[in-house]
Parts: sequence; C-alpha cells; structure tokens
Amino acid sequence: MAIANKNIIFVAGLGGIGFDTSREIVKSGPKNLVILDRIDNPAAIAELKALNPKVTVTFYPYDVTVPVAETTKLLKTIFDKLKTVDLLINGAGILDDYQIERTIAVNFTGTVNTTTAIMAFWDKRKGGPGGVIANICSVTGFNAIYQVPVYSASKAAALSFTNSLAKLAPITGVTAYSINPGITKTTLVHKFNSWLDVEPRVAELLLEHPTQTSLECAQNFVKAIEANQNGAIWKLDLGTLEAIEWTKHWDSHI
Ligand SMILES: NC(=O)c1ccc[n+]([C@@H]2O[C@H](COP(=O)([O-])OP(=O)(O)OC[C@H]3O[C@@H](n4cnc5c(N)ncnc54)[C@H](O)[C@@H]3O)[C@@H](O)[C@H]2O)c1
Ligand SMILES: CCCCCCO
Repeated sequence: MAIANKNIIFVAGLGGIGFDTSREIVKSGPKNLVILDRIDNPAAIAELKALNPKVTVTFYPYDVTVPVAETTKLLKTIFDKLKTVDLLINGAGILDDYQIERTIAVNFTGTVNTTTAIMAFWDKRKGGPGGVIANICSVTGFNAIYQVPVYSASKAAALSFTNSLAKLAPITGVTAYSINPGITKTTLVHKFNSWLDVEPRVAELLLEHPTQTSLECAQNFVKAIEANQNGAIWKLDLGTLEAIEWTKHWDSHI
C-alpha cells in the first residue's frame, strides 16, 4: 500500500515506537493520519503537522479498554469526517506482569475490540469497502520472555488473532498482518515487573543484549505497510525486516 493520499488510523501513535512510526508515515504523505491514544501530547501532534503541512493530522483521546460500543461511536465520528479509511494500526501495549488483567485487556482484548468495531464500517458482507489492519504484536509472541509470561502470552494471542483475520480476508474483505518488533529502546522497556517477581532484573538482563532504536523499527514498519502483504508475520529486529514462516503443527481442514 502506497501511503501517499491514504487515510490511516493509528491507535497508540504517540508512544515510543508509535511516534517515530507516525513521523515516518507523515513523511510519506498520507491524506489523513488520525492518532488515537490514551496519552495526549499536543506538542507531538504539532510536530507531526509541521513535518508535512500537506498531511491532516488529528488526535482523539482513546482507551482501547472501553466497550466496543464506545469505540464504534468514535469510529463513526472519524468515518463521517474522512468517508474512507484505508489502514488501521493497533499499537497499544503495556508491559507490567504485576497488572495481569490490564495486560490482557490492553494488549489482546483492546486489539480484538478495536478490530471488531471497525469491521462494521469495512466488512464487504455489509457492502463495506474492505480495509487493512496492522497489529503490533511482538517477537515474544513467537517465543516468550518467560519471566513476563502474561505479557508474552497476550502478544501470542494478538498474533494468533491477526493470523486468523488474514485467513478470513476472502470473507470479510479486510486483510491483516502483524508487526513484531524485537527489543526496541523505548520507555516501555527501561524497567518493568516480572510475573510474581520471578526475575526482578528482567529488563536489565535483556538490555545487556543487542537492541534496535525506535527509528530503525519505524523505518521498517513503513516498509511493511508499503508491502501490504495479507497474513505476513513481520519480524522487525536489530534494524532488519523479515517476513517469517509460521510452522504448521495441525490443520483444521476447514
Ligand atoms: N519496545 C519494545 O521492545 C517492543 C517490542 C515488541 C513489541 N512492542 C510493542 O510495541 C507497542 C509500542 O510499545 P513501545 O515500546 O513504543 O512502548 P510505549 O509505552 O512507548 O508505547 C505504548 C503505547 O500504547 C499506548 N497505550 C497503552 N495503554 C493504552 C490504552 N489502554 N489505550 C490506548 N493506548 C494505550 C500508550 O499510550 C503508548 O502510545 C506495544 O504494543 C508494545 O507491546 C514493543
Ligand atoms: C526489554 C524487554 C522488551 C519487551 C518488549 C517485547 O515485546
């Protein structure tokens, strides 16, 4: 998908990975970039607007843990204004294995509910135009950081959901792919709680190994958007972009 002249909704577009990715998206000249985020940062929005005045950047406060009906109401406001939306990026995530329910609510249920809400506007079975969903999951969805089992499982769940969305594209007209960053230097990763304190030094130990910058991640994120490959499982690790092959161990045959 060429980003130029498209309408993009970016949930969590103001976070560490999110804001650098928003910058790279704006540089590619979409018609509209609509950022939904829990954090309000007018200075960041102003910076995006200044980066490319041809792009209409708008912000709406949004918490992915709200009921689907509330999300639908917000999306209706956006669709009434834009008429069409080409890409939804779901990027909200927290990393704190003390917060078990909230981790699942934000990282998994939030992604599912936001996706479910936009289907009402896109589903070709209802005469919709279809659309594209990019879900930010994680390499921990492939193989866990087992000291944060709740976070890792929430990302595995989001990855599995995204893989199913892609398989359902012939029915819904909505394609999907996952964005799976490796360890990327943002505030999320500086210090976080392990589950039941099984490893109080988990962040410190992880950060002893090579990482990538959020800019490297963002630049590869845009390449994945441009590739627009339904069902792709993109690994964005150590400054590289790789579409990984998912190992099949069982087939439903339906
Ligand atoms: N940094 C990494 O190493 C890494 C690796 C793989 C995946 N990820 C994922 O990338 C995404 C961004 O992470 P980051 O490292 O930039 O961290 P970050 O903390 O800077 O960004 C998290 C983003 O999610 C938003 N968010 C959190 N709770 C929300 C809620 N309830 N409703 C709406 N938005 C909410 C925050 O406002 C922020 O924009 C997350 O999903 C994270 O799990 C990060
Ligand atoms: C430093 C640990 C970062 C974990 C986030 C991976 O999704």
